[in-house]
Amino acid sequence: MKRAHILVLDSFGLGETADADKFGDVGANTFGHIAQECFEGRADINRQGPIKLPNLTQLGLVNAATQSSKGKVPAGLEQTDAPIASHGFAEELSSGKDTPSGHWEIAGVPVLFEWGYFSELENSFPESLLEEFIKRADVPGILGNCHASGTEIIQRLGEEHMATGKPIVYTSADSVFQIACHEESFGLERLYELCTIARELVNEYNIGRVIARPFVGADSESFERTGNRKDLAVQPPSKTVLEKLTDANGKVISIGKISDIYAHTGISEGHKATGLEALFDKTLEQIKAAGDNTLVFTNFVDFDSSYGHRRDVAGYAAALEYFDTRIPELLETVADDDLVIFTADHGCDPTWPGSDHTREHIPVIVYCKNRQAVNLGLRSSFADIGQTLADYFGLEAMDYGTSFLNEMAPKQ
Ligand SMILES: O=P(O)(O)O[C@H]1O[C@H](CO)[C@@H](O)[C@H]1O
Ligand SMILES: [Mn+2]
Ligand SMILES: [Mn+2]
Repeated sequence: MKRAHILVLDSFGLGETADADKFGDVGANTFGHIAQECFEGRADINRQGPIKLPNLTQLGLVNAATQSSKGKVPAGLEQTDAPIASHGFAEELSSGKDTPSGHWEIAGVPVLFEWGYFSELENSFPESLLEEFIKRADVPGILGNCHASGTEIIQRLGEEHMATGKPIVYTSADSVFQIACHEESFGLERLYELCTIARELVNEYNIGRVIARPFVGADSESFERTGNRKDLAVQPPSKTVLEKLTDANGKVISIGKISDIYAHTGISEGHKATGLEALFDKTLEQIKAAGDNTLVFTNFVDFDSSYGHRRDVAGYAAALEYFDTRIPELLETVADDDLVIFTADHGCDPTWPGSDHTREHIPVIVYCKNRQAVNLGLRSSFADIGQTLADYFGLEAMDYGTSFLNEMAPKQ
């Protein structure tokens, strides 16, 4: 039986890439800086002391992170002499450090073109675009029109939005047009309608995603975003390994944001869940149910949206520690020939200035009970994962990436 499972810890970077200077990210290290802050006792909110990740360590994460950080062992952790998974780290070929680029490259399709960006910090959107949007959406105007952190902007403008019915529109360093509206006073379906209109309008600007950011709460003190976020992405530029697998009558089971990120191409079934615990539960449930030729693919968005962008080191550390506690169940659940891949899509160093992503290596940790655990070293593209999956499932090779399946020889 051939099955693979990918767990994307969204934004879990392992240190600067060789091209980090082009992004202003020299020195960024999501994992390294979290471990350092924990070690120095500066991340003791709802958790304590040095970060504890026994299961990820046993898989080989610390070994990979050390190589990825020029030999610096993450503070308070130790490498293991006998990792039970193949472990390495990868740099990105894609031009951007955004979620679709990272995910598509993982699936064998790097984004070699430049996305469009709304790069002005204030008055970010062209007037003609906003005029057309206001007209077609039939709203009394918009609020925002700037770069912002999504939680900060609803706190600042949420009450005015509720009083006026004007949607909050904002962007970031990513190629995004984001719309925040109150789920009840404005309405969730109405917000999705606005996003569909915006999706059509931003195509000419080559924007990767329009994102609905619904929230609830009575006032700026209590506003909170909900799990009904929806990403409207453009389609990947060529066939991903997901599409090749579904074309070959295999199955791709999406959990969380995965189906949205791939614009619903190459997806057989989508399952939503909110929060790390529910996402993990759903992943285990779907692995138990998965048949032959199936890929179960989960995005754990909370690392990025609740902790990375929020620059919440203690929250990120606690989330990693929680994730770590669930690994034994996962390893008990998978079959002996299954590939279990732990990876990420970019960095989002919670100690870094601003609130945007950071250009970093991603972990490539691959567990297979029946195969050798080897050092995979530095991989020159995230696409090595997609190419390995194509190899494993016996699909036509991808245009990018090098399979590492033969490096993980079957155990005798
Ligand atoms: O600050 P929030 O709304 O979480 O936005 C973040 O999420 C968006 C999509 O990943 C990016 O634009 C990033 O800035
Ligand atoms: Mn991401
Ligand atoms: Mn993000």
